[in-house]
Amino acid sequence: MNKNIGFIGCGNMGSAMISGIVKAEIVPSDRIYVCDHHENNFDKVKEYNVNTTTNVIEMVQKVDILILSVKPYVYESVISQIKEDIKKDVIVVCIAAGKSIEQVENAFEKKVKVVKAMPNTPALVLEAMSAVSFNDLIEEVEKEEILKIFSGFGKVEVVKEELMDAVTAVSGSSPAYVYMMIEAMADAAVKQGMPRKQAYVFASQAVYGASKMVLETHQHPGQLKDAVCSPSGTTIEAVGKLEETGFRSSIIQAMDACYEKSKRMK
Ligand SMILES: NC(=O)C1=CN([C@@H]2O[C@H](COP(=O)(O)OP(=O)(O)OC[C@H]3O[C@@H](n4cnc5c(N)ncnc54)[C@H](O)[C@@H]3O)[C@@H](O)[C@H]2O)C=CC1
Ligand SMILES: O=C(O)[C@@H]1CCC=N1
Repeated sequence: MNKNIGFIGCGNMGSAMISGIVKAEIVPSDRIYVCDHHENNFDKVKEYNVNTTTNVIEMVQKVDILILSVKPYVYESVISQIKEDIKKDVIVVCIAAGKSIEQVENAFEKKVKVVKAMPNTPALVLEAMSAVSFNDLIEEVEKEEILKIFSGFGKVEVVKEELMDAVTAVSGSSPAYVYMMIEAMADAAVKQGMPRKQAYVFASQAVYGASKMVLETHQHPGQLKDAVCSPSGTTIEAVGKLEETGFRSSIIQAMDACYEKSKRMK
């Protein structure tokens, strides 16, 4: 792709996307620019030979696609710093939880091309799940470019903007819940005598395999669960205990809390 891509913020999500874009060869690394106000944050992307700077104005003047990968509460101040210096037709990509396209447009105090996106950190290993919504200034060819960037480091779907809070709960934040489950599974295996390092491999490969089964067999997750549960077997004992301790309800309540928080951040 013949575009310069800039990132403001080289934290967990910005650096994961940069890594994914370089690994997937979406653009050559010399077309990627990243700005952070702490130079030590560039260590995360050092191996990719991207352009790094602490001078945000210098950076935004060079980029065609600008990804704002800073925390939601600094969005307004970052935008007010750069709004006079962005290129005329720049596409601004907002990945902040809770922020809307309208809020970004208002912060720029003019109509700008805005993409609202919600990726997740598995972008680092090219397995992100991302959602994107476009404002009405984005042309078809630009939509394709944005989809190409996001599909380079995982799966991406275009959604209505009003679904973004649900997306945050189901894929933006959900890696954290899954890591907690893997940690808990490993703890139990350690309790039962397995060395910890091995326990993480067994737990995470089982989660990875189960996810792949859902994605690739297209069977209902309940059907796949039933196929693991032998009559009077071991799994149904575990399933009974998970129901007794409110496993499903716990996940639903956690995701409702995540969704409500995302809505409150507007
Ligand atoms: N961490 C995640 O899994 C996901 C995060 N997001 C969104 O991505 C955004 C960034 O989140 P994280 O990467 O987790 O945060 P982070 O705190 O790891 O990274 C933010 C970075 O921005 C830098 N920064 C802050 N103000 C700056 C400024 N004025 N100029 C230049 N750099 C500045 C900080 O030094 C830091 O390196 C947030 O808006 C979040 O909602 C979206 C999806 C997933
Ligand atoms: O916790 C957060 O607010 C961000 C948004 C999605 C994942 N991390």
